Amino acid sequence: MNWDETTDEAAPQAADRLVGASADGEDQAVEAALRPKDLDEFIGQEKVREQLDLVLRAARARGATADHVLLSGAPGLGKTTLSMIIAAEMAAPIRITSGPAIQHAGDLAAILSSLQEGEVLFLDEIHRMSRPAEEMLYMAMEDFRVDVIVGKGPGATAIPLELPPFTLVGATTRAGLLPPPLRDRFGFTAHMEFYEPAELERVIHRSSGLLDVEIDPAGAAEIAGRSRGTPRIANRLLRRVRDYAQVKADGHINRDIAAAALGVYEVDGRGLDRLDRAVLEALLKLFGGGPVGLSTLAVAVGEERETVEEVAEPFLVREGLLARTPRGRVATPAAWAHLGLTAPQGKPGASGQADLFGA
Ligand SMILES: Nc1ncnc2c1ncn2[C@@H]1O[C@H](COP(=O)(O)OP(=O)(O)OP(=O)(O)O)[C@@H](O)[C@H]1O
Ligand SMILES: [Mg+2]
Repeated sequence: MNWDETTDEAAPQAADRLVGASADGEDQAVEAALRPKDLDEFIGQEKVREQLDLVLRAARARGATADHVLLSGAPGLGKTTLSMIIAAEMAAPIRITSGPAIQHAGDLAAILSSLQEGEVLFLDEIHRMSRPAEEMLYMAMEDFRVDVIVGKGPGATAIPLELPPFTLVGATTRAGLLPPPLRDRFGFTAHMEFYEPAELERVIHRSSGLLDVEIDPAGAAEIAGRSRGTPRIANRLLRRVRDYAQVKADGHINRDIAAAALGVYEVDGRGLDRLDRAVLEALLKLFGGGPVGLSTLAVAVGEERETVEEVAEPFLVREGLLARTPRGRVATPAAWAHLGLTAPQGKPGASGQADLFGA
């Protein structure tokens, strides 16, 4: 590979990568159609489903509004989907907003005061709410009450306003960023995990049915294995493979078609894309597997430091292909194997240096 080639291209953003986990415009358009509508249709996340099922059933049996629910997990794992399922299971209306949309406490007061009894308020990216709004939310969650401030300066007065009982469903990709007082006010917290390949296969079969695409089990397995544990990516790869199958074959998806299509899009057998592989290749071929500093690695692949650190590395680390050590980035033995290269003597891929991995 010629490294100069990569420097001419704009740094890929997380959103426009085929294997990026956040939703692009096309995803948003089709996701509504692909969303499971109730808990039975929701695939995987067995523990979360079982626990949530109990919470919702008990509330229904008591004729009460369900406790506030916090959903935490990486992008594309089904947080928005689950919030809609919660409303559907409670036969309640749902209001959808997000932390960044609520800049002033007044914005939140307006939403809260217009909620109906039992309504689900879905607050996406709850960790990005402003401080004053957050403090108003504490009281609303606990006492179903807000203080609306009327007037300015010394003459300002707080008018207490009673709220109907409602269920707050908060979603965050970073549960650790939530202040403890906020976290503690949720009656139930669900941590969503990455999905197993077998679960993603089920997601792909389900979506194929809805999109009217013919796919055999081996084709679904091929796509699932490249979907990085994320249903949103599985659905996106499925749509690209469908395109290929329509243009290059008879529309039916099998293993060969799926592999060939994803080869065209440079998504490899493990779900790494061009950027991921460029980082690994530089680490292995130019720096002998490291340790090498992040800045040096970024220059070598012609990308911004942040792109390498935030876009490529998290998945490489999760996959056990790259390790961040105090001395720099280091390739693991699995990285050498994945690129079909042999580690030079004395490198982790060969023997020794196991200390770098804490062994
Ligand atoms: N358990 C599941 N079963 C079937 N499909 C799923 C499941 N979870 C997610 N999906 C699909 O994945 C897509 C993305 O899910 P969703 O929008 O709920 O993710 P999210 O966690 O809210 O992501 P973000 O953090 O970007 O907001 C949806 O279109 C949905 O169809
Ligand atoms: Mg969402």
